[in-house]
Amino acid sequence: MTEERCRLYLITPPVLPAGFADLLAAALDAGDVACLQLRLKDAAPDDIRRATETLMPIAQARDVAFLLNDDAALAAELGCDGAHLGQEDGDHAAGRKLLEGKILGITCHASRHLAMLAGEQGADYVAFGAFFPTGTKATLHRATPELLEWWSEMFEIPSVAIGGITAENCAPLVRAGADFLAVVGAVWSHPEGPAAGVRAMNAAIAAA
Ligand SMILES: Cc1ncc(COP(=O)(O)OP(=O)(O)O)c(N)n1
Ligand SMILES: Cc1ncsc1CCOP(=O)(O)O
Ligand SMILES: [Mg+2]
Repeated sequence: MTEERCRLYLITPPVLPAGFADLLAAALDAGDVACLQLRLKDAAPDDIRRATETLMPIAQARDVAFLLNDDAALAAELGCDGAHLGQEDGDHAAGRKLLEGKILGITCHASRHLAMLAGEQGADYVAFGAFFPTGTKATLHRATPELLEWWSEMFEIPSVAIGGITAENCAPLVRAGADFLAVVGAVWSHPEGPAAGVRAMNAAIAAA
């Protein structure tokens, strides 16, 4: 996931609506998306297995990496391209071993210390946030563009910015050196639909 230009990192809605596979295909066909994270906080492992079976081929057929949230073991079992682990999602070193050769992303909130630890544990990217208020998740930490600037000057490991990011507010994050912008609402709740959401995010990143 080493990239020169900032790219879009798409996360699924918390609950998948009926017909989601078609919506996803249309969204991914609308523009540049680097990866898709399946994030179903309230789903049972078997539901996640079924969703992965349906959605992973749609992403991978478009050269979009498919990451699973929260569970490195399940990601490895299902042959995902990687996993995203938070600070409460188990042992990161064990996750790294399970996902040898795959992508491991780690939530670092607004902490330089957590990000450096994540780097030492072999994270492929560090995720900072929340940058803006968001209704998608209750958040305790507020990150700033200065953190992204500091990280990108000091380290090669890519950064992901997350939390309330939209086409309207993302420019300072891109300019500060974020490698990826992770979004839920900006795409899935876009008034003209998810494909328009992807196009709007791509245009805003390019214009930043
Ligand atoms: C890209 C990315 N960044 C941060 C998170 C948040 O992970 P976590 O802190 O474990 O919170 P939950 O997503 O599990 O509610 C993420 N999922 N993706
Ligand atoms: C999963 C997560 N982690 C920190 S903020 C957030 C929610 C991101 O969703 P949105 O892009 O709708 O704010
Ligand atoms: Mg988590």
